[in-house]
Amino acid sequence: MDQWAYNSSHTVVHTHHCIHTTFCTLIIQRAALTNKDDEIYHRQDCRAPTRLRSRWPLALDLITQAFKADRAHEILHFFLELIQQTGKTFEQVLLGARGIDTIDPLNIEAILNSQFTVRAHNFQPLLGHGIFTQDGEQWRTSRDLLRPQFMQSRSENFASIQEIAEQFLNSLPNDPEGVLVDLQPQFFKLTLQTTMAVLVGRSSQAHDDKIAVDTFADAFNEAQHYLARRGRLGNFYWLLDNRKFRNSCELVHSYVDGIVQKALAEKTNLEAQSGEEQRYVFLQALMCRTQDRKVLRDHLLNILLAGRDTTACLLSWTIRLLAQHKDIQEKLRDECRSLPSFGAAALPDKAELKRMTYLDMVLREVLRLYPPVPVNVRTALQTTTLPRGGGADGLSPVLIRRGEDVGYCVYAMHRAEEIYGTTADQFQPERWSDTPFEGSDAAGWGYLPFNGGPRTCLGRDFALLEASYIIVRLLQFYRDIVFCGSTVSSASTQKHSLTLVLSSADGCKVRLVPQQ
Ligand code: HEM
Repeated sequence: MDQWAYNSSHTVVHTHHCIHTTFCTLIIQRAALTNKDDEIYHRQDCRAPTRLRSRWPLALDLITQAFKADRAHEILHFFLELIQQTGKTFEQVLLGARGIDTIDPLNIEAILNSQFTVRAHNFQPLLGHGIFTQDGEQWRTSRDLLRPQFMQSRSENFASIQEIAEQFLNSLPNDPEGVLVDLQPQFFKLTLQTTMAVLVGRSSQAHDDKIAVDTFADAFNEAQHYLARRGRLGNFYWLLDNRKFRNSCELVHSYVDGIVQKALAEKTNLEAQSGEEQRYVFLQALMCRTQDRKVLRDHLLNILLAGRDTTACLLSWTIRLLAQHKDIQEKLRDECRSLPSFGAAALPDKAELKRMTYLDMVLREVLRLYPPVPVNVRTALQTTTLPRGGGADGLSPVLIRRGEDVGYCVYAMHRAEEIYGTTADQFQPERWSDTPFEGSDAAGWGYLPFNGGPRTCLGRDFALLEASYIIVRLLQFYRDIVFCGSTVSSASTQKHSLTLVLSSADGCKVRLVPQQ
């Protein structure tokens, strides 16, 4: 997912197109064309996009800058700067490999709907073969196995969310003066539990003990951070492979193996239950097809990544932003008050949550400013073209050769003034009200927190329901949520931590002041 990070990590010396540069770019591009590429290039009237320049051989200066920006927790700001200098679509050659990066919705639509695939080698030491790393028939089978989890048993999913969320809320401090708490790590634990409950079934959650869960969570974060940094090395991802990385992967694997082992042992008991009593549990369905522990582990791990990290990031950014914007927090609390079941003891139901229009607008806006999967990449299965980005005006098609990567940065696209107007950088849930917002009347492919096309997120509704429930309950429990983190001047200077997902480098430090 983080290929874009390496693709775009280039200093742009070049700011304007001089004829000489354009001419050289054309020669380089033309020289590398095969007969088939050549035919497509001419037939589609392709043009070269702006090219990122580097000063050191193999563009090593750019890799260094990307790693430095990552350490400073500002790699996405670095990407934004590059785009400001190059425009929405650009070409780079890193460690000898050509790639294209884009934030143009038209191009992203083309990438997600056509001849592109995921690139998985980098992820395999951690994720093995699961829905995120598979393609073709294998991917389809995984998706088909997972879909019923989110179609058939949605009420059961909601019951699991409710139960676990209530335990979580009861574990939070309840001092009348309000206690400082960093909710971000807590949200990661909470979403680990909810995802497990749904995918594995409550009984199979192997390690309820705190140390095992914490060790797993730390190792999972560490291993993901390695994957992200390996991605920045492109085809040379394997250079970043050390004992720390392998240990993290091993710890993660052994935790999930424990769950699989327990589930396999319990399988006989479940089979003894009548069909009606059984609900669809992903791991159980998978076990009907295979008992291979590695296969079971890989699948489970992929979905854990999908379900735990993304939703935890959404919750964390939402509470941060609500704490920083008192007026929006109060407006949302007012909407909570209008629920038939308002009060610490009253649990909102699914239908009530779905009717909360302001909450919907808040979540949309948080996902716009902080999409949990901010950068992504696809590899061309065949030589093809992107509709836009070539030539001096950026309006000509761009040739993509078989095997080349195209990175896309949803984070940068979600902040484009062309789509979201001059307030693109600000937290304004109202932009999602019926009135079309400045700059665009419908964001369409310009709004992609859950991806689009055939590989669109399967857990979208589940995630939104879970986030809605927890946010509403927090607002019911606490009359004020006070921001206690480091203050930054704008959303663009917010320090972040980018593994495969986007979390806040400052956590979610707030003071929770209970209702009297
Ligand atoms: C706010 C929360 C979430 C966000 C923003 C989100 C976002 C995404 C994105 C961007 C992708 C595309 C990844 C890619 O193809 O490179 C994706 C895929 C996926 N998501 Fe989510 N997700 C969220 C929550 C969940 C949850 C809770 C689950 C399930 C427990 C889930 C399950 C999946 C699965 C299975 C895929 C792979 C789909 C496929 O490749 O066919 N997601 N999600």
